[in-house]
Amino acid sequence: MGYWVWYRRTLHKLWIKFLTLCNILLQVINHGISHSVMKGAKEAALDFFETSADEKDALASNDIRKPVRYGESSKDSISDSRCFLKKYAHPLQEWIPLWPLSPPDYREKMGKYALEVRRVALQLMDAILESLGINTADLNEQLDEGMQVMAVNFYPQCSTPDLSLGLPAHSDYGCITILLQSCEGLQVIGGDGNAWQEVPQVPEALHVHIGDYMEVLSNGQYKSVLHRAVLNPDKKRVSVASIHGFSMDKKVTAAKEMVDEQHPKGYKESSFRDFLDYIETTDITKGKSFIDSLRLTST
Ligand SMILES: O=C(O)CCC(=O)C(=O)O
Ligand SMILES: [Fe+2]
Repeated sequence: MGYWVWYRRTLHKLWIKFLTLCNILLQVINHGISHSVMKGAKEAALDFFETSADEKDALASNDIRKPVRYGESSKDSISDSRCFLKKYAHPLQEWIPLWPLSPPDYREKMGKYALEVRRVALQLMDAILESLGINTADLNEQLDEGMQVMAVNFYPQCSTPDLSLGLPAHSDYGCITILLQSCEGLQVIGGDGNAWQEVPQVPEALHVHIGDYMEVLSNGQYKSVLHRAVLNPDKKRVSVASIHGFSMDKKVTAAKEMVDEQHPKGYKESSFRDFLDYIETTDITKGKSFIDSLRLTST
């Protein structure tokens, strides 16, 4: 306990700096997303995974470039025991016609949540960048046009959770990820750098991660958070990870405010498309990660 901060509506930049530098977990409350919208998203997720195999197979693909795709652990090399639906979500009107048709209220419930969580993400990214002294005027416009990818995950109840992971350790490629979960199961590497910490389930709170592109933008001041999902011994679990970043071909590099003689640029520039190329050709189960591939010097 004690590893999270409840963040009220006024985003205070000093707090954000403090908690991200200390690698403290960030959870937001008073984010303005109603209980019913959050509940709706979790229901839609669970109902989708409980639809017939035919419905899900119609969306199944190993092609990581598909804007909407369903996958299962046996077909996805990075997960041991998970089903997922990955889908693009911004601009919503462009992608929602590709989302599942079943259950019939999936698009409505998940669409409402997608819009709301994006609003919160834009506010948070603005506050995080400001906390670093980065001029946000240009970046905000680019983030406004940026990608939102939602990973909707289902993990079965498992009476021997020590024997199988839901999702092995990884960091997310975007600037930030906002995670909604139905019960405990998410773990992050804690403040001491190498012990896994369980992320507590706080009613109405959303969990926030720093992702690879925030590490790049901050030139290594803020580190991408290593996390994994464990299986729950008592219940099945759903989570909705909403990943927010720049557009497909926007090359991301350290913000100019973060670079000087003492702090040379620490990362290669890259885009979401470069990330997709990387994971298509790299076995990330063998300890390789995208952010490591971008490092120019040790940061
Ligand atoms: O289910 C979780 O708690 C984590 C999901 C996740 O890390 C992801 O989808 O990238
Ligand atoms: Fe993740």
